Amino acid sequence: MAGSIRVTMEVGADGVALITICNPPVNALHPIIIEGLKEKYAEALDRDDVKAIVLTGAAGKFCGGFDINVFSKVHETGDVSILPEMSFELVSNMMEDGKKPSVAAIQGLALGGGLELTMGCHARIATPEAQLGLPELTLGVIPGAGGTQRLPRLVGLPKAIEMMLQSKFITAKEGKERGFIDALCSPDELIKMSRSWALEIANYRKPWIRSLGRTDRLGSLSEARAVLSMARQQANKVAANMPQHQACLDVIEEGALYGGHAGVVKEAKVFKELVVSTTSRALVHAFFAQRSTTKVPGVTDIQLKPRNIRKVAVIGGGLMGSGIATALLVGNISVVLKEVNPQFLQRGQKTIAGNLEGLVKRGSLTKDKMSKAISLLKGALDYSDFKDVDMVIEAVIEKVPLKQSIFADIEKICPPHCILATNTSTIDLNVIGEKTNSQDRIIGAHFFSPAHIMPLLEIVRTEKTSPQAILDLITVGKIIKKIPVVVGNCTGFAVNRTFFPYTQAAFGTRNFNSVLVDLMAETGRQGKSNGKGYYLYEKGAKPKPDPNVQHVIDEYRRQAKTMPGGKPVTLSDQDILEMVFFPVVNEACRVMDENVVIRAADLDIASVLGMGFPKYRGGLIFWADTVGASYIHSKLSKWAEMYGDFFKPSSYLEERAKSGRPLAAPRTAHQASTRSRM
Ligand SMILES: C[C@@H](O)CC(=O)SCCNC(=O)CCNC(=O)[C@H](O)C(C)(C)COP(=O)(O)OP(=O)(O)OC[C@H]1O[C@@H](n2cnc3c(N)ncnc32)[C@H](O)[C@@H]1OP(=O)(O)O
Repeated sequence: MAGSIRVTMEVGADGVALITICNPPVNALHPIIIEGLKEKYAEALDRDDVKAIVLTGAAGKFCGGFDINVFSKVHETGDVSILPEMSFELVSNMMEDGKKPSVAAIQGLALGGGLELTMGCHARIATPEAQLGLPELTLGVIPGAGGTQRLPRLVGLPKAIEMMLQSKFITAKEGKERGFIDALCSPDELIKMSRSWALEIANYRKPWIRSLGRTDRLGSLSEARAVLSMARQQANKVAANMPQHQACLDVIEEGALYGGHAGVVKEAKVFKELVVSTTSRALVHAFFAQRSTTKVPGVTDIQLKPRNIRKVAVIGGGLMGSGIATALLVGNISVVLKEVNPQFLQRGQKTIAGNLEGLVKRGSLTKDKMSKAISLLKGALDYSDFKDVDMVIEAVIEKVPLKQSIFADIEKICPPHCILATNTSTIDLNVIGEKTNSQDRIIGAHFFSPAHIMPLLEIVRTEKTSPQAILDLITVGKIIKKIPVVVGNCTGFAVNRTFFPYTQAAFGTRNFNSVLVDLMAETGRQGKSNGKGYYLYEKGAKPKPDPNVQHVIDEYRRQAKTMPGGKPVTLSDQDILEMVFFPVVNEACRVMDENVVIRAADLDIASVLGMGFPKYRGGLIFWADTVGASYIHSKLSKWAEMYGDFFKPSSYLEERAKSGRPLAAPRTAHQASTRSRM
């Protein structure tokens, strides 16, 4: 491992020392790299044959920032001292204040500490599409190597705050327009131009600029205060429950008031405080959890190669089908969209066009790519175009007989390698494939609406689904920019099943029915369809709560026994949060107990991406472990006695509460062998 992590230095006849960061895949700043940079810089500054320095990254990338694994280590040990120091000794003292000029040669990406290294240099040369950013706040921390001070001095305070607080990347092309990048060139020219630029600085033919000392882009103090005040208000709105946004603004303000060096000193202190915050623990967990979902034992670790999925048929052009088709088209995959009649087909094609236009409006698709996507779409009213498809995704209404007949048909018509996928959100795949003999090719491709926007793709496998089919669908998922999570086959699969209780927790039965809706219907409250439900609906007016519905709710409360002594129970916000989410955690425990998911972290990511669970809580199970299995078990037990079995703790939860093992802890070998579903 250490062999592939190294910093190299070559001193050319021109007197330029080329220092290169090598740490595949993104040249992350592992402690070995930081130490190596210090060593090479010390040597370069000391050698008489070195006039100037160029810093770059290997394999087409500059640097993806500090090694986030080190954060995980700090979280495991609580020992902040293992964080290598780079801000003062390396960036400020050796690079920026060193007696020889440094130029950064940037391609691919320069993020976080990587971008901070470039800002310690006296000039930056880049390829136009290189991605530049300070995404530290997405990890619950702030830039920790001078970025909070140098970026505002290079691009101005408003842009710097936008880049840091929204973790917004810019291209080097935009960086040039903003004066952050000194020159753009092709990858082939990059090192040559950077060497020349560094020598020009050394010979005083180009300015030798130390970013930390610049004030020309900072504006006046009153302007800075106004910008910071606006940013604080915005941060309060979008990140009220996270500490790093306000903390970042505090540090920026310190530098605006007392100078760049004072700001760097405060930054270092705040960075270390935030690294051990609950938010950072959760966000770093989510970072790695999101990248581990596609590590599927028995599928991605058996040297299988994904097949090329060139053409996909989507059956059903409704909301889901058209969204799925849109996602595939944007991923440059040809789509045959089949519907039952010309009207429905036309409607589906129109929806797809609308989706694509929406993506262009959002700035996430260029007009050229929209045209390319549309050119890959073909409409169909029969199966004649199915003879050469590599995958079919059925996205029709949730009626079992219809799905079964479709699968029987496509099995006959499609090529034998074709993957037969369904977008069903809850129906057992074995039931859907009952009338076929292709169980190895049947798989769930459960998208979340809107399918061309929501990042989660729940891949559902039965005991018979082949590893090849799973790998192929994972690969397609990645191509269309989804986060695939592989789950087992059961009613509701992992995400919907886990969150079924979320909508039912106010009700008293385990089997998810509720008399309230029946009572509403019995008292003539059909909702919008007859103008009254919980609200009164008048044409052209905003729905208004209907005070007369109270007697229906009181009757329901009486039947649900939530009015002891004739008065409704009073619940605090915390009570409500616990009564809604603890049953969800309880169901998640059953999902893990039955091995419907490979690992708890998959359920964390699925909850965040599929159900909007806060990422800064790390996902459902990560959060539940911060609350504690024992506490959750005690509350559910109490409510089960009061309100019935809906709240009855699962055996998995009970076992973890008793043993003290975290809910996320892997199952023991014995547990795994007795309850396998995957
Ligand atoms: C000093 C201070 O300012 C603190 C900092 O610098 S904090 C770190 C700041 N940097 C980041 O937040 C960048 C995080 N990484 C990304 O945004 C993306 O990985 C990427 C844009 C760099 C590349 O994206 P992509 O091409 O999609 O590849 P993956 O995300 O799948 O990543 C590939 C593997 O590289 C691992 N990895 C990426 N970045 C880091 C990192 N900074 N430290 C450690 N490891 C990193 C990632 O986990 C993937 O590993 P795997 O084993 O292949 O899953």
